[in-house]
Amino acid sequence: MLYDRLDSLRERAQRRLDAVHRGEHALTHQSMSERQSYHELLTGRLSQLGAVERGLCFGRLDNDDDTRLYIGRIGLFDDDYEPVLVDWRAPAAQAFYGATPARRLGVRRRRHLRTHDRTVVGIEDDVLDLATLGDMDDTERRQLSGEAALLASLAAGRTGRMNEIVATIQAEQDRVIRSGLAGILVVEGGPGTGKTVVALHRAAYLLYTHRARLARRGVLIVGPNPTFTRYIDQVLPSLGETDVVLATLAELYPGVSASGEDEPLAARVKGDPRMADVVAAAVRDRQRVPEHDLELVVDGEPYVLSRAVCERVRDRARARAGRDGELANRARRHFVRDILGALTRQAVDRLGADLLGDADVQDIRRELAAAPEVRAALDGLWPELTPTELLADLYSSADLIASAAPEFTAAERAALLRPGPPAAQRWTPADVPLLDEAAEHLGELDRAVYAAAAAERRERGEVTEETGYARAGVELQQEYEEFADDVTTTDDDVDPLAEGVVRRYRGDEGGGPVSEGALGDRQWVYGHVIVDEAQELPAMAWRLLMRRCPARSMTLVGDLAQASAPGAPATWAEVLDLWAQGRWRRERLTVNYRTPAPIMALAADVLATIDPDAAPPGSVRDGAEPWWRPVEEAELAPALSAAVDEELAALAAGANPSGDHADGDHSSDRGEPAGRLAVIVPESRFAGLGRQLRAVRTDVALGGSPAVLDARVALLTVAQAKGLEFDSVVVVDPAAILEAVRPGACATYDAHGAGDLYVALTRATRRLGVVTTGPLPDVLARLARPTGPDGERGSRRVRR
Ligand SMILES: Nc1ncnc2c1ncn2[C@@H]1O[C@H](COP(=O)(O)OP(=O)(O)OP(=O)(O)O)[C@@H](O)[C@H]1O
Repeated sequence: MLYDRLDSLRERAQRRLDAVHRGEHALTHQSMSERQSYHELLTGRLSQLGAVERGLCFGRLDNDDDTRLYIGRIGLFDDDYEPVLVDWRAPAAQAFYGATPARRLGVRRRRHLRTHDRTVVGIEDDVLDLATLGDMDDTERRQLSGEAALLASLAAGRTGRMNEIVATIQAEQDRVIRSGLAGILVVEGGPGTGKTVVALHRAAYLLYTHRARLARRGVLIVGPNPTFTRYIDQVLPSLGETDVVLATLAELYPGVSASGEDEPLAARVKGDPRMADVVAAAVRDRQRVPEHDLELVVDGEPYVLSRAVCERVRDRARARAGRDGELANRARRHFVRDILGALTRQAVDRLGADLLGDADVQDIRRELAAAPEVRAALDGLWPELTPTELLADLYSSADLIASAAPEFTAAERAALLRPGPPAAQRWTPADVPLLDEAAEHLGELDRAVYAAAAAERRERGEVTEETGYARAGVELQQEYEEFADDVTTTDDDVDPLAEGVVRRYRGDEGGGPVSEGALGDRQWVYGHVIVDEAQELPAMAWRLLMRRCPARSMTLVGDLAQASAPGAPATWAEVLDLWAQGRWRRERLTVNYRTPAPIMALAADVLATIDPDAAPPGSVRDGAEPWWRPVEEAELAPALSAAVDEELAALAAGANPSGDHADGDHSSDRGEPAGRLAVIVPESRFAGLGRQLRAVRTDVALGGSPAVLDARVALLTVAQAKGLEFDSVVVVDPAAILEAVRPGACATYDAHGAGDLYVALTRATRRLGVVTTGPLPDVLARLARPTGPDGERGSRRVRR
């Protein structure tokens, strides 16, 4: 019945789209742009209806009042507008995730439905009202298994892409997903607790619940690297949501692709909060006063700009800019006007003021303004600068750095210096917040100025004449449609439609829906911002993100123990008290859905060195003991390749490959698809091992390449593996990962080696191996202990 309903909705949307294409239903004055807006609305609707095909309905609630609700990926109504399927995000669906025997929320029985294509292939019941148990027959009792749906979903082989989890969201996760929109929500939790997947479902929930507010401004999701962005990019479309912008920090300054890499010290310095003052000083330093009087010759005539005049004119321009809130590039015109005034006066004095009329004076002024010598002098004293020019100039000059950063140590200043022509500049992710900061002082140029003004207008919520006109048109059209057909547009659709119409009136086709326009507009203000791996972001990045969301409606997801970036904060309060004191709250996820218990026990030993008070999350799953294999340095690549083969075979067969270090046979894994494997290596070994492995095997993709998520075997650094998961993981040379001092790093800056190792050890969903070329680090001593007859190492286990 539900699929029939879905089919008929699809047919109807398709019919209406065809009608729009044919120009039917057109009002007399319907413009092409209105039609285009309908085209967008209906294609969006069709893709939403297409996205919910798999597992359309996955739950049922039997309530105390004998009502029965089906829960699914979308809400559906019958012809009498009675709900036949409740959207998982609707308030009525909350009991599906939140009800327990102790707190039943009016639910007697919760049923999980598993479907294959359009057929129900399994059901599992949670009987919450225990009194009902007595009335059940044997068949019904056998279906009782609260966690079966979850475990079935966790046991599935990894595909290289994150999947949605609507059917199996757990109660603590549901609390996070449905938490209110206002303020900053920090979601903490150990590895594999679902922070990422929960944040994505929260985005879908917020877009559903606050559609009017969020669809227009959009939701920004910031991830740690492009691979991660690709890893998660299917989740929201599969939930029918597309008004979301997925980006890395490196993509948040329009027009700059920040693909370079910084040495750890440089990254740390660039992320330091003092850089805000450095950028401000760098802008001011470019508004110069010459050391001596400046002599110019224009058309053979001498002119003098005295130091005192330059200083007075500059200070006056600055004061005026300060008063009017103008940025440097805009305030420059005051400076230019007064300097030209001073030069014009000199010419007029020389020619004799009595002999010249106003028009003559204006001519002189114009000629002076056009003279290359004058322009060069003005550019030297107060140049018009783009943020990229400002930063490139700063990095290329030890003098400019010294002047802007007098409080930095010599090593810190040297870390910023990048000699060579600015053209060779490759922007790094750490530069992006600095460019944004510079734009805050300099102001935008050209196209960007327009975009900024447009953003400001939108921010003030001004309904311009054009928007008003468009809105009226859309409403009229809507009324007509409702009259002519059934209701599909809602009030919430009107504003985005009207905006679409306005954009096209203006010829601003580039704008498009939120997801296209927002990233190209530095001053776009998002309705909600979600930051994943938030523990990695330094102070300067937070400044940028807070600018993108002045309302401070944000979800920050992270685990401080997994921090590895130089300059990462030590506590959430360190970041958030600065920006949203009293307006941020915390939720903690405690159950690990990824890493099997024996692997988590090993990782917990590392966690104890990072934070002795931290409790590792309990694992839902059990699995093979991790293995360790010492090899000779010269044999590393072939030994690794052999271990990879053994692991792939073990994934396929469910056996443990590691000879002496093997634990028992885990035949429960037998017969499953082979799955995917990652080799995680210290940065210093990445290039070398990458070359060697690729020389002997064709199934390896290297971190950073687009193929890495689809390959059977991925070779990754820890930074590249962050946030991802694989069926099997082999960690190479953990001592070097722990050591933390990377080439060029300054010893005073700890690069969080233990955090890196913790991340590396917790990427596996089924199996973990460790290969060393030297002694095993003490913190991994558990690996050297013999396994007992039961295949376990007998010491502390971390279980749910
Ligand atoms: N309720 C659930 N039902 C099914 N699968 C789940 C559930 N919660 C989490 N998972 C799965 O557990 C795995 C780990 O989730 P996720 O990557 O979101 O964790 P994380 O906390 O972000 O981890 P890390 O901090 O290590 O990056 C994913 O495969 C996710 O789909």
